Amino acid sequence: MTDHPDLGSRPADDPRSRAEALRRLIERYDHEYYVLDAPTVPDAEYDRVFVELQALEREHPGLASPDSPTARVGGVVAGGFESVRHSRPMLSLSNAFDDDAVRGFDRRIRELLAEAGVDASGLRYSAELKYDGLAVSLRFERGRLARAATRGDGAVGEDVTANIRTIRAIPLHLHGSVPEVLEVRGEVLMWRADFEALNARQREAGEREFVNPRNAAAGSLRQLDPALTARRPLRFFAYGVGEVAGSEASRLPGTHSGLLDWLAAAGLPVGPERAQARDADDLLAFYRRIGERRAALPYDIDGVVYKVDRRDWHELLGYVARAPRFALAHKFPAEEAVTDLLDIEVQVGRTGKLTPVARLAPVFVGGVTVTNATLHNEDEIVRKDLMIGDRVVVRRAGDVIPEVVRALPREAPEGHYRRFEMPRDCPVCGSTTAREEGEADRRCVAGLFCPAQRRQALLHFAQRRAMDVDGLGEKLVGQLVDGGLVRTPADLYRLDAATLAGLERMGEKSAANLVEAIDRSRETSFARFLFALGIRHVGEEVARLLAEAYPDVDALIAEDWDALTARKAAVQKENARRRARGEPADPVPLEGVGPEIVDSVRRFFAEPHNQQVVRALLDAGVRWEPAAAPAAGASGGAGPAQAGALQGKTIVLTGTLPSLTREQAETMIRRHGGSVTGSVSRKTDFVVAGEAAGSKLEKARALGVAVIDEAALRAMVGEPG
Ligand SMILES: NC(=O)c1ccc[n+]([C@@H]2O[C@H](COP(=O)([O-])OP(=O)(O)OC[C@H]3O[C@@H](n4cnc5c(N)ncnc54)[C@H](O)[C@@H]3O)[C@@H](O)[C@H]2O)c1
Ligand SMILES: [Zn+2]
Repeated sequence: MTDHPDLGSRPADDPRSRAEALRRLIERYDHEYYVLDAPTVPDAEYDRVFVELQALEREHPGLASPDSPTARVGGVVAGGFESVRHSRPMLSLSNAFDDDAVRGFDRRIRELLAEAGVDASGLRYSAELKYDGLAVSLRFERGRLARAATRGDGAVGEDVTANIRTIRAIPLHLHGSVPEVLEVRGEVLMWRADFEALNARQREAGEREFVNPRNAAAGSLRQLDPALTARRPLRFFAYGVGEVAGSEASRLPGTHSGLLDWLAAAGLPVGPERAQARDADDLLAFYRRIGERRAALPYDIDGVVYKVDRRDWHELLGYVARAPRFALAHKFPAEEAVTDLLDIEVQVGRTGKLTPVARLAPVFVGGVTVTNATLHNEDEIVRKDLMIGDRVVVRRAGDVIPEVVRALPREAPEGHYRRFEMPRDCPVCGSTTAREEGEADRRCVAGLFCPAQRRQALLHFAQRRAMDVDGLGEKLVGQLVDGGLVRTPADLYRLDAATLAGLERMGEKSAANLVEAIDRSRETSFARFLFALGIRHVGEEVARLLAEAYPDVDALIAEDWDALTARKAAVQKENARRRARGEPADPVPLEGVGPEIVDSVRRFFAEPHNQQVVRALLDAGVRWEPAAAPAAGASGGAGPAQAGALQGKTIVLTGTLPSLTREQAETMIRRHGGSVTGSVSRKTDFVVAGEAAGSKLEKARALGVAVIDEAALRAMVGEPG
């Protein structure tokens, strides 16, 4: 499944044509990467093809050729740049992808040194980072920056002197006494944060975004207009030297690590993460230490580099086709890989949110095998222009959950691809889904009915401020749902003590208590009931407003919401006119219940599954006292205003009342037209105080506000306890 469509899966291919196909593919990737600075495949995919070609050439030595990519340094000289012949070639590095290859490298170095008749017992390595940028050679003459070139094909590069001069990290003059000719080799790169900011600017300007910081750095440096380069935040790390000539040449340090210190002293930026190593174990320890910190570095690295520290041994060890023998690049697991997008499935979360999830052909990325990745929401799929059947780039960096970054250009016949459509119905329960204006997510509206939302719905339903089922916590809800005992809140009222006692860690006593608590919860208020249904955007306050405006559930189901909205708008308009004339305003129907909430309520009650559950709850005996004064209903046009014993009174509750909970007292006060506030002021009509009343009581006394007890309150509203 990891084959490129260009190549197909053709095991029957003879090695020669396979090698040809691989070379053509590598040429194409090289062009995209080195010339266009816009690769279409991740590096890991490139490396995979490259390694396959290398293996093929090793197996069939007849196939090897000096112009195979495996024998060359990648890269070119693009038109528009002067070309520069490097006085010493700029090579690539041999790669290692696992511990064994690192041990093999160490072994080979020792063997080669022994063959050369050298005592390798004092062998040291210098370990440093493998910066993911592009290589440049900076030629300083008498300490002055004279010319800068890209690596190009290793022998000939591009003259980017004017561009390099705009990079502030690169000194135009070196400090101290330096050789007459000194070529500094190093990497131009871009910090990740700078890259993000650059891409954001590009996006705003409607210009091409870069795939990653490396390609942004390369694209920025290789601008024909240096003024453009100057605007790009580029950095530089030196990691070696090329030609060194002149009287001071022999005074350069004899070790690579010494050389790096010397370059730093001369004023060049040198990476801070370095170490010395004696053997493969030390090297691997460095690799792991850096691997852990990789995500925390401000710039991208794609591995670490090990180099034999003694510089006189470098020449002794020599070179293979395209890389020195004294160095090794030990690569990190790729953070990006290519795989097939097999399908897009939709998951429903605990809150009803529908999330499209990519099903992927298994792919090893970021050190683990990934088979699916979140696609966040439907807009994201459109934005990335993903189709089922696409070959996609999957990214997994650090511990971040895997994501699909983009699709590769489509090369299969059209019929191979299929557009994804977000389902209109919930894939779990078949109920309606809705996407609110300005929101990216689509949700299943059957909160009460949808199995995906069961736990959440039940916990919400049972909480103290809703139906107040004492003792029905998270664990128990989990058991009831998993055991299939409860599907909707209505099922709670069918539970008996015998069934409950069969549950894990549930004694007979607690089972009986729970049944009693459930039974007690039947007596509630309309507001609590509405809140308990878990309608999106309907919190306690909105539930209370609805409960005041509508006599019962049927009225809510029957409401003509469009008419209500129109009426509301009309009253508001009329009120504005009246206010301007100093006349009293009319009550606005369902004031405080905005259009977003109205939509949500409408959708909830329009969904037949929700209606079913509500009916089942009422049939199970859930009930409440009708409002003291019959609610006019929002449809009546008069709004929620109602006359009551406490009409217009502002009341503060404090302390513990003998029989009413705080919520019950609040409900009672509201039922009779009063309003409850949190703090005592001169506007407070009276304070209802219970046991252990504190500062509010003192304040009431200080302000001369009347203080009464629960019995007095009950007497006022005619509801004796
Ligand atoms: N995605 C694509 O289409 C595509 C195409 C071509 C190449 N590539 C990538 O480029 C790689 C091949 O490029 P390459 O030949 O430059 O090999 P390389 O980038 O793997 O290694 C050599 C380079 O490492 C750099 N480097 C960074 N830190 C260094 C240090 N401390 N010491 C020495 N050198 C250091 C130098 O620029 C050097 O030229 C491939 O492995 C692939 O990842 C990708
Ligand atoms: Zn659903």
